[in-house]
Amino acid sequence: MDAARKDAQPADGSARLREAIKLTAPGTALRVALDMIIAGHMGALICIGDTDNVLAAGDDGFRLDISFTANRLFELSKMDGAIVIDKDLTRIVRANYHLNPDPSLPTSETGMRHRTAARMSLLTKALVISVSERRQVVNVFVDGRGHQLRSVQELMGTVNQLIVSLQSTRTQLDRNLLRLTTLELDNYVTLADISQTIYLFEVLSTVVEELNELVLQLGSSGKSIAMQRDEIMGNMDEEYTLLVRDYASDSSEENAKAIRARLHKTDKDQLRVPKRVAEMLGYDDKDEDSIMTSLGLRTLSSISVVREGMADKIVDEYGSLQQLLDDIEQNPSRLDSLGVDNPNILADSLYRLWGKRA
Ligand SMILES: Nc1ncnc2c1ncn2[C@@H]1O[C@H](COP(=O)(O)OP(=O)(O)OP(=O)(O)O)[C@@H](O)[C@H]1O
Repeated sequence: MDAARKDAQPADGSARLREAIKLTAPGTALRVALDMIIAGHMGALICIGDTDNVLAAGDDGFRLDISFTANRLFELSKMDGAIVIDKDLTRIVRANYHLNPDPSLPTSETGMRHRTAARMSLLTKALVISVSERRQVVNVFVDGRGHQLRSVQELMGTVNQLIVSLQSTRTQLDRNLLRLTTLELDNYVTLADISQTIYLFEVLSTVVEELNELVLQLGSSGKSIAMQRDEIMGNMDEEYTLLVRDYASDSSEENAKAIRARLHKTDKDQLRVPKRVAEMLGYDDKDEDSIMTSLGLRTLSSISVVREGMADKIVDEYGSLQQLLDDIEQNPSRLDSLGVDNPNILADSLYRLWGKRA
């Protein structure tokens, strides 16, 4: 039993829980069966996968080895005991099986069915599902952690709130980025402006993460929400990375990725402290009024004639957006040599963004 318990510790429990949520999401055969069990006011205890260890932890029951269907699972739930299914969800191996997991395995669940489910998920790598007959709820257990399934209607209430919040954060961010572009062209960006923008990007990321969680739980019912999310997000992810690269002391993509990971872990209140943001960008000598010079990657990438990869080349050549602006009028042919097809259009676009020329 000890060996089995040791074997049951997976490298990444949360990845397995995500898989379990996918497997039980609306639209799957398993969810159809679970909904039928709930609608029939029945209970169930179902172990999926790691069948050798599951069977080793119990006895009795009926040997079946029949193909898995939602209807069969529903019918077998009318019996007492647990149902054992293989990991690919193709064969039902046992029904009416009595499980005896080590009672010393810790669980905060109440009721024998749910305590057994939590313990079996600690003891084995199986995904264990308990349907409570009394409470009419379904819990999915992985590594002793339970996740209660919510109905599509319940999930949609939260989804709608998150969509509104995503939309309004995106609107605020758009306004902020437009202002930042003008300030960049004026060479008047302060550290406070950057930390405010980063804060909004992080709020946006958090809302998207929460929404992604619900899209996963919605299964096939979440497809239109995912499309709506992508529509609202547009290219915000790339914009964020470009902003970080524009202002970090080391502008490499690799460093930007590391900085973004650190910013994301940081408490939102701390992101409102410009000095903290400066530290994460790689500076220890800045205060909120310090002028920050942009490389211009984000602004250049927003111009249609700047093809992919071209913004990096321009920045390598000129050093910063300001130096490009200083040079572009006198010497547009310098851009020619970098492979920019229409240097004049690029110059016009920059001036238009700046509001200096119609
Ligand atoms: N160790 C076990 N192995 C297999 N089946 C079990 C085990 N423990 C409980 N069950 C199943 O769960 C059923 C209900 O168990 P129990 O009376 O302890 O209710 P409970 O845990 O409070 O569940 P519910 O919330 O559904 O009322 C049992 O009749 C049996 O079918």
